[in-house]
Amino acid sequence: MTGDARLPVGVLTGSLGSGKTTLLRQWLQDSPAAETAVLINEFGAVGLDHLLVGRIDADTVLLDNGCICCAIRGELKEALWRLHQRRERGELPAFQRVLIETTGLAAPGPVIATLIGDAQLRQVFRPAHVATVVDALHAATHAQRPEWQAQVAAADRLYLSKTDLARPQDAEALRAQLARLNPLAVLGNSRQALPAWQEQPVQESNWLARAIAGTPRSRKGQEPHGSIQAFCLELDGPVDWCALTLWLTWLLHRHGERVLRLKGLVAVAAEGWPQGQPTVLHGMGHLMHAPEHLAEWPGGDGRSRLVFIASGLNGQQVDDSWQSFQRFFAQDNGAQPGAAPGPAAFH
Ligand SMILES: Nc1nc2c(ncn2[C@@H]2O[C@H](COP(=O)(O)OP(=O)(O)OP(=O)(O)O)[C@@H](O)[C@H]2O)c(=O)[nH]1
Repeated sequence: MTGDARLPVGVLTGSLGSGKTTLLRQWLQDSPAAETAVLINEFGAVGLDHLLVGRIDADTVLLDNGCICCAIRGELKEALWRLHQRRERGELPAFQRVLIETTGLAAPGPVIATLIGDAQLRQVFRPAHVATVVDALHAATHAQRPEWQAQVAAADRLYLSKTDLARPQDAEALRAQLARLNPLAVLGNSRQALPAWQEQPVQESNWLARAIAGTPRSRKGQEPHGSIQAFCLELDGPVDWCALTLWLTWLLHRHGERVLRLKGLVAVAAEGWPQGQPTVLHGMGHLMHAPEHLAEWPGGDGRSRLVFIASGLNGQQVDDSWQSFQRFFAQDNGAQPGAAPGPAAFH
């Protein structure tokens, strides 16, 4: 017990597609919804995580105008303050904590710095924990990014995800690497992770030191996310599943290393496909995860869309590719794979 009446704010971080929302969903399923206010930050202007987390209510806030570690720190402050005011006025349940899910591109240092450095926020909120999800399958690639190192360095809990997909020896080597990089953090598996707020605080936290550790040095004077951009491809649905998966296979075959993250919510037309149930797609690099089906359309607007976070690939290129693929598919539906023109024809 801290004896501190301020509301604890936890930070859930980890690389793009590492499994943050999956873990958040798991945590929220196991605790009363009204206890936790959730703030979800997405890099792109079209967020999906707030829909996928399975809670669309007043105390789930989406910050989708940019990254909270750089572009929209002011909005983070405002969002936290608004949550506090609405709680005080009884417009929201008297939640007991706030959880911030950062974008995978965010370094947690500036988020902690906002919590400890702002006199107004400091009266009401206190930082509670930083939990970082580490993708065991993509760790070698992610580790090259400065924000990954900052996310690992600032954490008090490191949760490995996708150990079911990674080679056991790679997961073991990653555990050893993480223990070297951040010996104070508790290491666990994301699938077994209890909600961080149910865990004992693991260390006498020096939040200033962690804010510093969680801020990449290379950022000074640089555009933090370089050429990375987010864009959304709206699909006229229902979408032919064969066409979509064939196109995605080709797109990722050709441009996978430029696609840092792909998320989709799609109404699918295919025989035997559950009608009215949207399909959720997750991809990163050359990999697509198995599609998931939702029981109903979250948010109610029913628009099919694919959200990309990419570097060296823009929305126009992807849109052109999809349009030309659709023309090919409409003319040649049912063509044998050998008759198809191949990925390069659509780029
Ligand atoms: N096999 C396997 N898949 C996982 C695991 N954790 C997450 N995933 C899958 O990884 C994909 C991305 O998971 P998310 O939870 O959306 O990842 P995220 O970190 O929230 O993604 P962003 O918010 O875009 O950065 C989904 O298809 C998940 O089902 C895991 O431990 N094992």
